[in-house]
Order: sequence, then C-alpha cells, then structure tokens
Amino acid sequence: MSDTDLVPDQQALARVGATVRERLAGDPGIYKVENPLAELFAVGDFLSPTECEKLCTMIDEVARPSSLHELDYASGFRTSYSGDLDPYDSFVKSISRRIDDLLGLDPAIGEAIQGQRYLPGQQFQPHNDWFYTSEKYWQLEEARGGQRSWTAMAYLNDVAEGGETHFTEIGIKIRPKPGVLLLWNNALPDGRPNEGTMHAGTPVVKGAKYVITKWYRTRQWR
Ligand SMILES: O=C(O)CCC(=O)C(=O)O
Ligand SMILES: [Fe+2]
Repeated sequence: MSDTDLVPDQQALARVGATVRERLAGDPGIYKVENPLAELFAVGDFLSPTECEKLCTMIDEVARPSSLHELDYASGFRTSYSGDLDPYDSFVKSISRRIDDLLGLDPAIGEAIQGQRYLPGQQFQPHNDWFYTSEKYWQLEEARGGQRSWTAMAYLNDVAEGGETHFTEIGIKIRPKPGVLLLWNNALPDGRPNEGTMHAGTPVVKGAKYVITKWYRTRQWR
C-alpha cells in the first residue's frame, strides 16, 4: 500500500482496471453487459465442449467442501465443493494462459484456477470477491499478492435448473451456458472496491453445476 492510497492497493487496482478495460475494448469477441454499476463482460464459446468436459472431470478429483478452505465464510454460506486445479498440469496451464492473454494481465498476478461444483441445494450466497481489509485474514492476503482486481469465471456444463449467477445489485441473473466466460472488475475505475459487484451462485435445483474461477490480484500472487 502506497501512502497516497486511500484504501489498500487503490492505485494498483485503478491501474489494473485501466489495463484490462483497454484490452477488452479492442476485442470484438467480448460482449459488454451494459449496466450502470460495474464493468461486466461475457465471452461466448471461450472453452470448447471437450475442454469443459475435461475440466469437470478434474474438478471431481479435487473438489472438497468449500467451507474448509474459506476462513471467512460461515457454514451454509458456501455449500459448493471446490478445489484448485493443478497449476503445473499442461492443460490447466494452457487454459490459464488463455485467460491471462484475454485480459492482457501479467500471469504472475493470477491465482491458481479454482474449480467448483454445486449439487442440488448447494449455493454460494451473495458476496464480493475482494478481501475485506478490516478482517484478520487480510494480513495474510496482503502478503500473498494484495487485493483482488478482476474475476474470470467460466461455466462448464448445462444446469437442468437453478444455479444462475445473480448480480444482486445490478439485478441480473446469468444462466449457466457451457463454454461462456464472465469477466468483471471488482473495483471501481478509481480503485475503490465496487459494492455493485455483489453476486451469488444461486442454489442448484436440478442437475449439477461446474465452474472454474480465476481471480487476479494487484501484485505477484504466492
Ligand atoms: O457459481 C457462481 O455462479 C458464482 C461463483 C462465485 O461467485 C465465485 O467463484 O466467486
Ligand atoms: Fe464470487
């Protein structure tokens, strides 16, 4: 945190936001989800059906109850199963690099891709992806790369019922469609956390839901 930052990593968040904004604006394959609150984008067919299938299989191998990993989530808050995909696996690496390249971000600031699976009744209640810097865990996260900037999240399968991504402040529900990648900036253009990015994975009603998520920090992630 520099001494001119009003909030931790504010300038870095503003800088990363600008880099990605410029990159995405020049990409005709990016669809902007128009809304007054947050920078939110979608890319159709980012992953092929084969890639989606392969990722689902990998998620089944690593998924554990999410609450075990997440110090900050009370039980019942995030009932999905999740786990990091092997960052040394060549297939995972290629997907990860494609996301880095799409956003034009330094691979060093990207976290390992996390896989997540929801079964009927499982959900991720409304939350923000950034870290609350007043919480105890922030000390650790600050040293591990700082605040989260952008989120990249891809749907891997058709969900029979439920499992939409609900942006509660914006007021839109996005239905999972395999291969689609969502991108959003967790910060405002000036680098403050954007409350408008509040979102939830609504409960799956029928079937299963598989997603991958990659979060970017402001500094080298470790
Ligand atoms: O499953 C979803 O639709 C949302 C997942 C999510 O919010 C996250 O992984 O941070
Ligand atoms: Fe999230």
